[in-house]
Formats: sequence, C-alpha cells, structure tokens
Amino acid sequence: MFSPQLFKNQSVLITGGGTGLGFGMADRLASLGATLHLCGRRQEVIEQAAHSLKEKYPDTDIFAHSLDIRDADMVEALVQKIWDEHGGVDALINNAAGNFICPTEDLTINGFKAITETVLNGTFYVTQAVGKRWIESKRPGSVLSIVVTWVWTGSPFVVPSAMSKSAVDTMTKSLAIEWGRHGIRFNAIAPGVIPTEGASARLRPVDDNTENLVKQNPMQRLGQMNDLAQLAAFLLCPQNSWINGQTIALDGGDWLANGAYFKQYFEWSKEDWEKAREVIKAKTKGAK
Ligand SMILES: CCCCCCCCCCC/C=C/C(=O)SCCNC(=O)CCNC(=O)[C@H](O)C(C)(C)COP(=O)(O)OP(=O)(O)OC[C@H]1O[C@@H](n2cnc3c(N)ncnc32)[C@H](O)[C@@H]1OP(=O)(O)O
Ligand SMILES: NC(=O)C1=CN([C@@H]2O[C@H](COP(=O)(O)OP(=O)(O)OC[C@H]3O[C@@H](n4cnc5c(N)ncnc54)[C@H](OP(=O)(O)O)[C@@H]3O)[C@@H](O)[C@H]2O)C=CC1
Repeated sequence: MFSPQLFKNQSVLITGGGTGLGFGMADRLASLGATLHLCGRRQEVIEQAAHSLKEKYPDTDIFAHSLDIRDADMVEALVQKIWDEHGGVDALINNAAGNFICPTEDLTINGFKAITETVLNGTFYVTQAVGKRWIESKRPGSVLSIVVTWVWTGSPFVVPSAMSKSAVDTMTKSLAIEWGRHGIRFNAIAPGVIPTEGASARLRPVDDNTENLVKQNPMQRLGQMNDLAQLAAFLLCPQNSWINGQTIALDGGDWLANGAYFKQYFEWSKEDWEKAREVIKAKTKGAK
C-alpha cells in the first residue's frame, strides 16, 4: 500500500511507544523508513522495544527515552534534548494514556488525577513543547492523537478517561485551526477495541472472553494492530497535507451500531467491583 521509503528523512516522536498500539505504530513507521523516538515511564520496557525494532530494521534510527509526560519540566527537557542532539522531529503521536474501570462515586482524587494528568495534561505538555519549536523554526509538523470512540458516546465507569480524551479531541480541532497557518496539522484516530495487555488488564480485568464483542461488531471482528498502523501512516505522511482537524473512527462501525462500551458493568455488585479493583491493581503492579 505504501512505498517502503515513505517516511525516509521523517522523524517521529511516539509517546507510550514501547507497548501495545504505540509499539504497533512504531513498527509500521520503522518499516517505512522513519527515524523514531519512543518514550514511556519504564526505562527497561522502552529500551527493549527500541532494541527489538532496531534488530528488525537495522537501517533505521530508533531512540528510547524514559519520560513521565505528567511532568512538564521533564517533557520540556526531553524535547529540548531531541532538538539539540537529533535535530528535532517532524511528527508527534500522542499515544500514551492511563485508564482503569471504576464507578465514578468510588474514585479518589488521586485516581482521577492519575488519568487526567496523563491523558489531558501530559498530551498538552508534549504537544506544546514540540509545536512551539516547529513554529519558532518555521518547520512544518504533524500531530496524531489516539483518542477513543467515547469522545462521541461518552462512557460509564471510565469518566476521567472519557473527559480527557474529549479534551484531546477538542485540542485536535482547535490547534488544527490555530496552527494550520504554521504548516502544522492535527488529526486523531478513535479506535474501537484492539486487544492489548494494557487495556485488557485495566478495562476487562476479570473477563477475557471477546465473543460478544466480535458478534456485535458490524464487521464481525475486533481491531488489529495493522488497522491502526496503516491509518496512522496514511494520516502522518506529508503527502496528505490537506487532512487537518479530523478525528476518524476506526472500529468497524461499532459505536454507530452499539453506542457506549461497558454497559455490562451495570450488572456488577459491590463485591464484583472490589474484586475487579484488586485484579487491576495486581496486574498493574506486575507490569511495573
Ligand atoms: C479484550 C480487550 C479489552 C479492551 C476493553 C475495551 C477497550 C475499549 C476502548 C479502550 C480505550 C482505551 C483506553 C486506554 O487508555 S487503555 C490504556 C491502558 N493502559 C494504561 O493505563 C497504562 C498506564 N496505567 C498505569 O500506569 C496505572 O494503571 C495508573 C493509570 C493507575 C497510573 O499509575 P500510577 O503508578 O501513577 O498510579 P497509582 O498506582 O499510584 O494509583 C494512583 C491512584 O489511582 C488509584 N487507582 C489505581 N487503580 C485503581 C482502580 N482499579 N480502581 C480505583 N482506583 C484505582 C490508586 O488507588 C491511587 O489513588 P489513591 O492514592 O487515592 O489510593
Ligand atoms: N487498546 C484499545 O482497544 C484502545 C486503546 N486506545 C488508546 O490507545 C493508546 C494505547 O493504548 P494501549 O496500547 O491499548 O495500552 P498500553 O497500556 O499498552 O499503552 C499505554 C502506554 O502509555 C505509556 N504511559 C502511560 N502513562 C504514561 C506517562 N505518564 N508518561 C509516559 N508514558 C506513559 C505506557 O508506558 P509506561 O507504563 O512505561 O509509562 C504505555 O506504553 C491509548 O491512548 C489508549 O487510550 C484507544 C481505543 C482503544
């Protein structure tokens, strides 16, 4: 579908690029010749991801950076380093996120902040740090943010994520207008269910049966990494320079047919929620 050198001389920063969908997009862009900067909080995870891509695509430059996007000073320092040592980037993928299911009345303020400070604040910090350097140096750029179909439907039991993803969707439209004159494009992809360890552990902690999800989807399947990676490459490639301010659903038509996710959790008792919380925390701890 794409020329193998489509992203040659293009450098892309991917937040949360060490796992799941971020890693899937990194793999596709590396296969198309992009230089990559992957970042995430866990040093060993991000380094291992960069190492495995480097082995697969030895001619490609891939750099790993440990970064907590909730820390604005750390973001500024890393982006400056990428500019000083590597000449900056041409594109940014806002992919890093945090999430877990929880009845909203039971959320602590820290729980709310753990999600919103990552998805909303962190996404803004990285976008601003990169964007202001593009503007200053009159360099065009492209930002792709990964949101979710609940920017249209809302979603019970993940309210801090739903609020924050909607904010990122709004940032996409707003900056598409404000920074378009600087040659900076903003688009977003709203995927449906594409199974990853990170999402499954926190959003379906006690049920990994996906039969119903497949059956209810108009296309009778879940999403695959390649669905997202192909669309990401299409939206980012400089040839598509007139696509700006769009959020594209990538879910086989699921949200049109079925609306919001997680309605099955209305059936859960207090005990079910307690068990889910324990399982999520144990799985999250195991991943650290
Ligand atoms: C088969 C496919 C299944 C998919 C299901 C459908 C998918 C549909 C669409 C999906 C859209 C996807 C959205 C996503 O974003 S998925 C991404 C998931 N990945 C991650 O979340 C990775 C990063 N996450 C984390 O690191 C952690 O989960 C966390 C977000 C909590 C942040 O970690 P941190 O170490 O900073 O935080 P703490 O552990 O210190 O906790 C902070 C406070 O949060 C409270 N907390 C944590 N977990 C829970 C829980 N399960 N219930 C309630 N509260 C929780 C914790 O207690 C802390 O608060 P307190 O200090 O007040 O105790
Ligand atoms: N999987 C799915 O079905 C869907 C996913 N999405 C979106 O896709 C994206 C990827 O999710 P997915 O791959 O499933 O899940 P993952 O848990 O694999 O990805 C989340 C990534 O974000 C990184 N991250 C989390 N917090 C921070 C932080 N504070 N600073 C820097 N990096 C951070 C994590 O690395 P580390 O822990 O090392 O920091 C991890 O690599 C998210 O934006 C999610 O909302 C949207 C719709 C559906």
